Amino acid sequence: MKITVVGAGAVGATCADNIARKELADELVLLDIKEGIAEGKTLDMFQTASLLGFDTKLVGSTNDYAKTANSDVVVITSGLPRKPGMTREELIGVNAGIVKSVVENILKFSKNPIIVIISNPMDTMTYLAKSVAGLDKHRIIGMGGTLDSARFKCYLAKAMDVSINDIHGTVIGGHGDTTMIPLKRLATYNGVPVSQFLSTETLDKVAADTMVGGATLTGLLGTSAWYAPGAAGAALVEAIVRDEKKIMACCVSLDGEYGQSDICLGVPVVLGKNGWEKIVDYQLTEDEQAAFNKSADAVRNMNSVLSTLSL
Ligand SMILES: NC(=O)C1=CN([C@@H]2O[C@H](COP(=O)(O)OP(=O)(O)OC[C@H]3O[C@@H](n4cnc5c(N)ncnc54)[C@H](O)[C@@H]3O)[C@@H](O)[C@H]2O)C=CC1
Ligand SMILES: O=C([O-])CC(=O)C(=O)O
Repeated sequence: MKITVVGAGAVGATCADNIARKELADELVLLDIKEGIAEGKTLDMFQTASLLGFDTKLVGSTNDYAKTANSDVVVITSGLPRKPGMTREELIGVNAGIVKSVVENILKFSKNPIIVIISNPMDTMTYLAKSVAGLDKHRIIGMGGTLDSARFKCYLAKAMDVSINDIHGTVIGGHGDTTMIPLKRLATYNGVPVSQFLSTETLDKVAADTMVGGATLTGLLGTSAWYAPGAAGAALVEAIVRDEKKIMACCVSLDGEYGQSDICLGVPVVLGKNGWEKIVDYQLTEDEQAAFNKSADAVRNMNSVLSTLSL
């Protein structure tokens, strides 16, 4: 199994580090446009191997796509992160050009990879990658809902003061401060609805905190988060390469599912060796479906900006 991570910044390097530690790849390539950074980070990472007990071949590359040849899975994290006060959507002008050129370069050397998009605004970058790549739709997956669901579980566990590993929760919709939809109705503490343990006000606050989870961290850190985004990217890759058939919320191309078409948006999917293999129907209530439709409208609006850019 060969895995490439493009972008050796905070998220890309963390994702690669997790992939290496989990031994998901025989060969892991980290590529960045900035001279030396990918080589330096992979060398540093390999010097943790004997300490942490993993043995993955790590290759760093300064923009040499030949090194990525025949990748099975490619994770794209290249692009600007937001600064405090910005929205993810404001990154579209710069990141669309980067994501388009990265996808084109990858496909020169890998014929049929599964591509995981992390760069923001992620829903629109996934839509762009899908149209540029022209691959089977199941091979293009945006990472957002997996992270947002992890944040939802974090805030639920904190509010309930229980083990986070007993909490289940899913966030669907767009990966934006106002477009994501934490599904409060379906969140459970070991199978029991969390509404039995939390007041409506507290549960609403948990959902609101989840939605601005990325913005909160950006405010604290001065740039956006990387530990959980990198781990979420690696968890998604793990589900694919180990053919786990796990259900994760991912941004995928919808053809009528959840009432939407011609859009990439976050829904629960089964992940396996062929990418996203199936969309799971959570049977949304009327209110949830209305929120999903509103989220789709906002993401579609963002997608329409792509045609105004000279890409
Ligand atoms: N979908 C999600 O859940 C999340 C998305 N993100 C997004 O991920 C992206 C990366 O974030 P960070 O790693 O924090 O940023 P960063 O600035 O630390 O790293 C970005 C890297 O991309 C590289 N890069 C830029 N253009 C490139 C190109 N054409 N080819 C190859 N490499 C290129 C830069 O040299 C830099 O090393 C941002 O767009 C951020 O908003 C971040 C966290 C979560
Ligand atoms: O907040 C950001 O800009 C980065 C991101 O997507 C996240 O951490 O959820």
